[in-house]
Amino acid sequence: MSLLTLSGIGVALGGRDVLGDVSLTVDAGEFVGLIGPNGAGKSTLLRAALGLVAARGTVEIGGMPAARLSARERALRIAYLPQEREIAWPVSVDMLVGLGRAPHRGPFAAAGAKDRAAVEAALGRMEIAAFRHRPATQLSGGEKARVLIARALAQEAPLLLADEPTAGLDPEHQIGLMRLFADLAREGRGVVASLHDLGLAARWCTRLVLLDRGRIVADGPPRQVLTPQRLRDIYAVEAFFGEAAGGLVVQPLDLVASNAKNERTVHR
Ligand SMILES: Nc1ncnc2c1ncn2[C@@H]1O[C@H](COP(=O)(O)OP(=O)(O)OP(=O)(O)O)[C@@H](O)[C@H]1O
Repeated sequence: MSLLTLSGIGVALGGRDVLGDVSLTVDAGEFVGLIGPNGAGKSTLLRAALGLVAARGTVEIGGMPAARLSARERALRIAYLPQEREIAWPVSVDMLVGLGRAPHRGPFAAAGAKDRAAVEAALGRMEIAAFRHRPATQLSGGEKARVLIARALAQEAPLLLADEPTAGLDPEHQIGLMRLFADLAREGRGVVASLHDLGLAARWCTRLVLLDRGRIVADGPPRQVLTPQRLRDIYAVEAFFGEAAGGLVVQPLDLVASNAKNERTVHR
């Protein structure tokens, strides 16, 4: 059974179609990188999957039509890391991470042993236990990002949707996070992360979905999706492709030459 099935998703915003007829299935064990240029529709697709934006088409979560699930049932099945890293209240880090447990218990119930264990595991996995008592508003941008990721992990949902989770993280924590997502997938969960770093996407994701102007233009293993010609056509960049320790290396190097760019505009 798939964790998420999107069928014919279309979204119009500001009187303009920003997603058109997108269909996508995510299974347990997959780490899907959602890639594409700025404005391609990545965040909108994640938001449509969560019912946060009005969309045409159908969304099924764990085999159930999303429209039939309550907000709490949805939160038990999908954790979401939004692009915005805004933390409004100066609550402590561990209290904020603990909010990820809210769907698992009644509105006024105290945290139980399972909740506390999930919070400890999330604090440990994101290496933020050392500042658990600090007000979350006082952390650096990267530290805040790790706290919000920990909150999503504490939710222990089978599927995690993460919007640009590596933004603002240093290389150690970017790689640590990609490794963690790959581990979650290996443990049988599903992860969909929108990513701009094609090098990380190539190396760590089991599958890439490339969006351009609201449509999926490629979907498959990283080696199939990321080709020199696609990077020219979709991103207008020339990239280095190589191999390191058995993995694909992709590093954008420069913009395509302006005559090639003009040609690309004509063909798109
Ligand atoms: N509330 C809105 N009203 C009108 N247009 C919107 C609105 N929100 C998003 N859009 C437009 O929808 C398109 C898709 O936006 P979206 O944020 O999904 O792209 P994205 O691929 O996540 O981009 P980025 O990589 O820059 O974060 C963009 O052209 C954006 O300007």
